[in-house]
Amino acid sequence: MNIVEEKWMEIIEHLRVELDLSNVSFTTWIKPLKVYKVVDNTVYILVNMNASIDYIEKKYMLHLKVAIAEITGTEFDIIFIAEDDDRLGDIDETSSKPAEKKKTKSAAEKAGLNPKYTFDTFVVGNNNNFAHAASVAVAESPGEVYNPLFLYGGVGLGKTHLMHSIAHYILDINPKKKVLYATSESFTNELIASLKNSKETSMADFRDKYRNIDVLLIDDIQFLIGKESTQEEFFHTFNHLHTLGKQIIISSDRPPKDIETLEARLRTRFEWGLIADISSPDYETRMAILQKKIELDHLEKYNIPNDVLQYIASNVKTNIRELEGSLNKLIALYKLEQYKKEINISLAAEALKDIISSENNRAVTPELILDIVSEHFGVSIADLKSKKKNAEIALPRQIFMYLCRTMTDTPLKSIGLMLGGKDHSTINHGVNKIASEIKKDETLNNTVDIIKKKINPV
Ligand SMILES: Nc1ncnc2c1ncn2[C@@H]1O[C@H](COP(=O)(O)OP(=O)(O)OP(=O)(O)O)[C@@H](O)[C@H]1O
Repeated sequence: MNIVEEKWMEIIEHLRVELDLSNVSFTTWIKPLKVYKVVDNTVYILVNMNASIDYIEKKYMLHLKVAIAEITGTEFDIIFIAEDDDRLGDIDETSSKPAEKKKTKSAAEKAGLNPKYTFDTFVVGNNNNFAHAASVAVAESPGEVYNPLFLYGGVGLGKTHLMHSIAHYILDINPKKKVLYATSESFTNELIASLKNSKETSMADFRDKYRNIDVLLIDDIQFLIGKESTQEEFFHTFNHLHTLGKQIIISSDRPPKDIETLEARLRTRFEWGLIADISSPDYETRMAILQKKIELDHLEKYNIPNDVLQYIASNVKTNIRELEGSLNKLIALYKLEQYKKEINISLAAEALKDIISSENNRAVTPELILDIVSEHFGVSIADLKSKKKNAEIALPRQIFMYLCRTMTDTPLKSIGLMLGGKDHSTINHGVNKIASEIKKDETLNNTVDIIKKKINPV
């Protein structure tokens, strides 16, 4: 299933929230729309015979395009097509061709790597040249030069990007190498699940997965700290791989010496290899990253003036994820304004107001918690605010309620308003539910704990 089909409900819900559509408009025009096919970069949307294609095109086409781009991260063209249109047969024919040629998954896909995170797309600057050089060396000779390679740096500065680049490089040269990328959250949660499972094979499977490999990449190791049994298991995994000369790459938000509750024996091991830091990029690097993003995402067509790029680069300094997000927000706003406004500094200021204020002042606010919960679970803010009750959305929403209540002094009523007007008893129920479940469910407790640390890393 294509990503647009997969996320269709989320897309139309996003549209509803963005346009503040009344129930009547939503159920008349938007809800009946169905994705017929996605062929290359075109989404064919089936329009019910009673509705006017002209009207839907005029009124919703642009907004829908933006919603699709925002939810899927990719731009698609849209063609509305009536249920009785003769062209439907042609579309079927075209779309069946690529299906026949369906590729098997590449080694990189199997390893869970982001195809965009390669050395080619990584901009090298003063802030990361040492970490980059060390990563290239490790990628060229895994297990031979720096083992482990320990990369550390603040949020959104490119640690994951560099780790994936190493893994891609190793697999490009030898697709048979067994490369495993995992976050410390998944390592911990899988371990908890195997320990809970009474079957003897379960722990054996876990060990087989993490030990029978050539390269292990563990992201955000700081979330493993303070968890004794996980540290213990990781210690043995580390020793096993290291003794066999297998490459280990670790990332963290701080160097081993500053991870206070890290066991001494693990700390010593992390210091065996090479420790490389990534700091905030300087202005020139920030500009180069923006240019690279324009090139990679084919954004040249928007002719973003240089002074607008300079404005973004001067104001978003400490987080590259937000630097990239700024460009996306600017373009989304430009499209929402239906290309009527110019892309200039004042449009950029409007698009970036939240990002810039959060850069300057990262207090723990309900908005920050909402952003982090949404990013952690890959659930859009529109969905968190919606009425959807499916577990993938309801659980993150309740975790948001709980964190908002326990980490800030926001009243229940205000939390309810933030979530699209839910009443205070719903919020109270959500808060209590998570508070009691984390006492019983170790995996949930681990996840909530990690999100808390993302919100407030100190
Ligand atoms: N030097 C760079 N060149 C190009 N893109 C970069 C660079 N550094 C970071 N990015 C981009 O910034 C975004 C955030 O990077 P990444 O996820 O690797 O950060 P991180 O340090 O792992 O963050 P976290 O602490 O949240 O885990 C990604 O989209 C990545 O591609």
